[in-house]
Amino acid sequence: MTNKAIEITDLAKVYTNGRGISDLNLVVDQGDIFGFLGPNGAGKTTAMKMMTGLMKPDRGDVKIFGASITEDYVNAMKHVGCIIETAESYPYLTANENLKLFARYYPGVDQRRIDECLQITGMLKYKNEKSKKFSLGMKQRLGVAAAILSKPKLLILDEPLNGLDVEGMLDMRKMIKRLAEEGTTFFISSHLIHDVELTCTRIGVVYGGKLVNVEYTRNILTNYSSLENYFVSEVDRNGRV
Ligand SMILES: Nc1ncnc2c1ncn2[C@@H]1O[C@H](COP(=O)(O)OP(=O)(O)OP(=O)(O)O)[C@@H](O)[C@H]1O
Repeated sequence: MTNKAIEITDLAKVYTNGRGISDLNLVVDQGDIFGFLGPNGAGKTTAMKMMTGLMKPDRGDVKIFGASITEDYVNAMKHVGCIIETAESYPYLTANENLKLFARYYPGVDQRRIDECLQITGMLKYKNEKSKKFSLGMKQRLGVAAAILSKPKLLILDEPLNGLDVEGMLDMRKMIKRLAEEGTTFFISSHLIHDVELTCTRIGVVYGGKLVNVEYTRNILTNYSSLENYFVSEVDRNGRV
């Protein structure tokens, strides 16, 4: 049994305008809360779309718990929950009805598990409200509730803290840490340096379509005192775009 949750090899996707992401090599271990940190346009979403099979790579491959996303998609995605770009829900359905709809994909998920996910994400009190009335933060939480229904071993979340207020961010961070303690591995993209520093155990800096470095948060804080210092140093070392 591999302890690698994600293994990315020579992954590349370059759009016709020359932008995208190239030469991505990365291993995320089980138990990591991995932060994929980079500014707008760095290539994070492009990489995550390929990692979850939403976009075909020009070359390279991604293995999730040992199964190739390009050759064995069903097995690769079997233990993955993800939110890429925005957490979508049906606006005229309640939180509970939305989750019941998702639950149809998973034979083992019953009303008890739905209630549990609503409780974990702080959405139980809004269970019977329609999602069209939800704030962005509530929609994000409902998205996470849907993503964790099947108890996935790996959660891939694209900018989960985007648009959240301070309280929403604190709640989301608490939830991520709680799930990580229970054994979930995370791959989280963000451009919010401070938040990645507080949330993630290991960080990859992506800049101008390339992964410039990967390091444990504790080492970064020991050697650079803040993630911001490390980020600036890595970007300078690799040449600003
Ligand atoms: N469909 C597309 N066609 C052409 N260029 C694209 C396309 N999608 C993204 N790009 C470009 O590729 C680069 C990487 O985009 P991507 O969305 O992966 O970045 P990102 O790091 O997720 O940014 P953000 O934080 O703003 O979401 C950007 O320069 C973007 O303009």
